[in-house]
This record gives sequence, structure tokens and C-alpha cells, in this order.
Amino acid sequence: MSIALTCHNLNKQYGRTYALRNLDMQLEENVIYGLLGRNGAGKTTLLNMIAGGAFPNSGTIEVRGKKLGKGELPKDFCFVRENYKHFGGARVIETLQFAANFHPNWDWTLAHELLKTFQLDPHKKIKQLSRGTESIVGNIIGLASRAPLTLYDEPVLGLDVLMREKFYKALLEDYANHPRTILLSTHLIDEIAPVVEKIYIVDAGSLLLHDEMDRIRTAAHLIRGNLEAVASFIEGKRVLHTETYGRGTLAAIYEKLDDGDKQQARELDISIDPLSLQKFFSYLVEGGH
Ligand SMILES: Nc1ncnc2c1ncn2[C@@H]1O[C@H](COP(=O)(O)OP(=O)(O)OP(=O)(O)O)[C@@H](O)[C@H]1O
Repeated sequence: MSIALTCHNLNKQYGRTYALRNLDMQLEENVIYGLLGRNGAGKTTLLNMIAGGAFPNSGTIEVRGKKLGKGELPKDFCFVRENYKHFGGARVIETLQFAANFHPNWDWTLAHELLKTFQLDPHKKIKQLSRGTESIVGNIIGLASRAPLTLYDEPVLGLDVLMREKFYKALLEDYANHPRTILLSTHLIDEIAPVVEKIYIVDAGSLLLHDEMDRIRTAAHLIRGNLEAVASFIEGKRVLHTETYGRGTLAAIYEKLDDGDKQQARELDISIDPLSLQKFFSYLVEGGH
């Protein structure tokens, strides 16, 4: 396992606000990561910091084992920001040409294919684009750059459902042929569940959890049944949330269940359902676990 990026004990304070607090993160080469967190959790601050646009008050960032100095940028990375307004008067094609200069792996064939896929007129000026279309420009840059480390901050902001699906499909297809390390920050949690392999969840600047999506799929469960039965079933298990209604109880747990657990659930007349990533995220963050 090679490590693409390591953030160690990052702290960032704006006045009295802790945007990041003792944050550790380690990204492996050739893995797609999701970065999840509520508004103000610190996602953009973290991405900006990796991209050299903000400096930590303390802590270090290493890219492929090399510590970044103050103001130093990672070598050949791509940061797809929330907006491209600073390119206002430039045309889409000029913006792509500008980006291509910075990325040695840039693929023009892919860039032109994506312009067609997203029905984007390359001669339009950035300032004439709708919010969603502006996101598409960033996404084309993110994909065509084929940078070994690609960071996306809210790549689907303003995109309609069809365009979002096209983006996820294009990302996965290109990644299959050209694996790289991708960190994708988003609020559309359930949509990225099939796209990402691992996730980081931050809350109030701190890391709440990082894990593999496969583990979340197999260990995040919603348990429903009679109050006493559920209480007995969840004892000793990692419980994220409980809710009681009349004689019934609902519990969200994060625990791999074996055949013995499933047998016990049948005996107690308890139902077990998978928990969506969004629900898992909400219970985890609400509970501050
Ligand atoms: N330049 C700044 N000056 C002062 N406070 C800031 C600055 N940038 C970020 N913050 C604060 O730091 C915290 C983290 O903000 P950040 O933008 O990183 O969150 P986020 O997770 O990206 O949120 P969102 O999902 O809403 O985009 C917030 O409390 C925010 O108000």
C-alpha cells in the first residue's frame, strides 16, 4: 500500500473558530475517497490547505512522503473548486487550455469527449454559464487532468440529476482505466456511496470516522422491534442512535453481525435492515460518536 497524502495533526483557527482541530488523514494511492461533513465542518478548509491556499496553524502535510513547506504546492495535483468565477471573461476552451498547461497527463481527447457528453459549448464565456454548467467546467478539468491526486470540492453543486449521473459515470469509467487518488467532498451522500471506496467524516473540524464503504455497507444496520428485545440485542454493540415509539424501538448500530446475532434477532422477533450512508452519517454526526 503506497500513501499519496498524509495530513498529520492539522489545526486551523480563524479567530475563535476552529476550522480544523487535530485532524489526521491518510490517503492511499489509487483509491476514491469521500469527504463528508455538515456545513462548516471544515471540508473546504482542509482541501484548500492541501492545495496550498490556506496554511495550518500547526500540523504537517506530506505528499508521497515529502513534507510540504509553507506555500508549497503538491506536485501535479488538481483541485476542482466550487466555482470558476475568476475566469469570468475567458471562454470555456481557453479555461481548459489554461488548465492543460499545468497538468502533464492532460488528455485533450477526453476533454473534447466530455464537452460533448455534457453538451457544453466551448466558446461560451465562463460568466455566461449557469451555476451547474460552471461546475461542469471544473469537472472536465478534474477528469482530463488525470492528476495523480485530484481534489473535488462539491463537484455536483447545481447539477441536475442527469448531469450528476453523467459525472459519476465519467469519473468511474476514467478511473477504471487511469486509477489515481481522488478525494471528493459532497453533501449528496447517498449518491456518492456507490462511487467512493473509503470515506472520511469530519465534524466541527475533527475527524469523526474513516472507514471503507464495504464495511459500512455490511456493518451499518437499522434494528426494529419490541423495546426489551431491542435493548437486549444491542447490548455490547456499537449503538449510534435509538428511538422509542410506544412499545417499539428503533436502533442504528455499527457492528458486523454473525450467524449467532441473526439467530438471536429471529428469536427476539427483531428486524434487521441495512442503513443508508446518509442515515449512517446523520446518526453518527448527531450522536457525536
Ligand atoms: N476565511 C475564513 N475566515 C473566517 N472563518 C472561516 C474562513 N474560512 C472558513 N471559516 C470558518 O471555518 C469553519 C469551516 O469552514 P469550511 O468552509 O471549511 O467548512 P465546509 O465543511 O467546507 O462547509 P460547507 O459544507 O458549508 O461548504 C466554518 O466555521 C467557517 O465559518
